[in-house]
Amino acid sequence: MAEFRTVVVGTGFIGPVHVEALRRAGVEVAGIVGSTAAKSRAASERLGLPTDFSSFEEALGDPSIDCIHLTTPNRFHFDQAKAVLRAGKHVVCEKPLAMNSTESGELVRIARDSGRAAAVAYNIRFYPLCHEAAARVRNDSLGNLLHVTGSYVQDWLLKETDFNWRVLATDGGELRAVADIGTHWLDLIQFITGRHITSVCADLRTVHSARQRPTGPVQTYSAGNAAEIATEPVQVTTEDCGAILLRFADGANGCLWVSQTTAGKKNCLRYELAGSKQSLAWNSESPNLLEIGNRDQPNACLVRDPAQMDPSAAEISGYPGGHNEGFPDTFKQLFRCFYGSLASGELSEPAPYPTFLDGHREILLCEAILKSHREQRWVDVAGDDGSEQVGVG
Ligand SMILES: NC(=O)C1=CN([C@@H]2O[C@H](COP(=O)(O)OP(=O)(O)OC[C@H]3O[C@@H](n4cnc5c(N)ncnc54)[C@H](OP(=O)(O)O)[C@@H]3O)[C@@H](O)[C@H]2O)C=CC1
Ligand SMILES: O=C1CO[C@H](CO)[C@@H](O)[C@@H]1O
Repeated sequence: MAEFRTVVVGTGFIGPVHVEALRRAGVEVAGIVGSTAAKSRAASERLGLPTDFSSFEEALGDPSIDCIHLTTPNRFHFDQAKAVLRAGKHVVCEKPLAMNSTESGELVRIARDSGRAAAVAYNIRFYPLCHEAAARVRNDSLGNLLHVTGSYVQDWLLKETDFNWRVLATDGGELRAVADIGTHWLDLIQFITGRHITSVCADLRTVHSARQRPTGPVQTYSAGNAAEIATEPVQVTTEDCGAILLRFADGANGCLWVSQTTAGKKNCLRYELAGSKQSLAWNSESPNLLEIGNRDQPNACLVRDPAQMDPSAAEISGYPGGHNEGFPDTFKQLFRCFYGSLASGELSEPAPYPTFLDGHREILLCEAILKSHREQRWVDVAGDDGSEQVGVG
């Protein structure tokens, strides 16, 4: 995949993760750019990258660059993704794809018209045992899917003094915990089950309606000591936690709990899929184990091992069993998949990676969740053509 030259935009938490994973996937990283020329240079030097590019615009204008990765805060995704596609380049955009479905719908149309590949970085699909779970649903090991439950919980925004751009609706979007982490779970579950969520009923809560914002810059996940940092109070409308009941297209149902205020849970996504024959359970904090629940025989636990997994899961496993894989490996596998498609020239739908259409569907789901919470009732998720899907039951 060395034939592709890529630039990463954003030098914060996840930008360098993209750089490292691209290199491990064998893609040439021609540079990283930040919000200023000085930040671009500092990040390039830190990561041992060329310093040829100092801004997003410079990378856009260079015909030798094939693809751009966007790892900037959510409010920049729409304009930047549009600009990348219009410059004739492929794009990988961080989640959530945009701030609302008008933007994400437009991005889907622009991507289709451009003939370029456009992915959203829903990386959690690329834990090998999540591909294994999808294969087991496909090959009917579980039987009929009955219900899906789970959670995505963190603690880095527990205190009133914890602050990040994500808490502001203007920077991250009107939904926060749901859009920031809940959509990983919702994307993952729809990927694994092969079913769309058609209706939702949500009850969300803002624990801190005011937070202390540092007057200087803040890094994602930084737990500063508020006593030493100058802050100013700021009103917060985005949710810290909440519950969402779900209905799937075929009658299965379920629920998701999302929270960024659960002490002790650093970054913990869990799911349990219950079928008429078996259940499956997985936890992102021990991602090399998949629990298999049986009614009439002992339960089992599959330890990630390419020799014992479906070929689709073995294909995205980089190491033999017992050599634990984790968060950074998911990005490597996502990028291997994306650039592998580019290298083969196979860009037709359905793509083997999460596309802008998947990203748009997540935004439609978020909008239904917000509407449901505000109106305190079940809401059908709009179809990706703008139509209302018919809810079940
Ligand atoms: N898939 C995943 O697992 C993850 C996804 N994400 C997603 O990635 C995105 C970024 O999150 P995160 O890395 O945590 O955020 P950070 O705030 O840590 O980093 C964002 C970076 O973007 C830079 N930036 C802002 N505006 C521009 C611009 N116009 N041009 C170039 N760079 C710019 C910021 O610069 P400055 O420092 O000057 O502000 C900062 O370096 C979000 O959309 C988030 O949802 C994040 C973490 C994990
Ligand atoms: O996967 C993730 C881990 O946490 C980050 C901060 O909440 C998210 O933005 C991200 O998508």
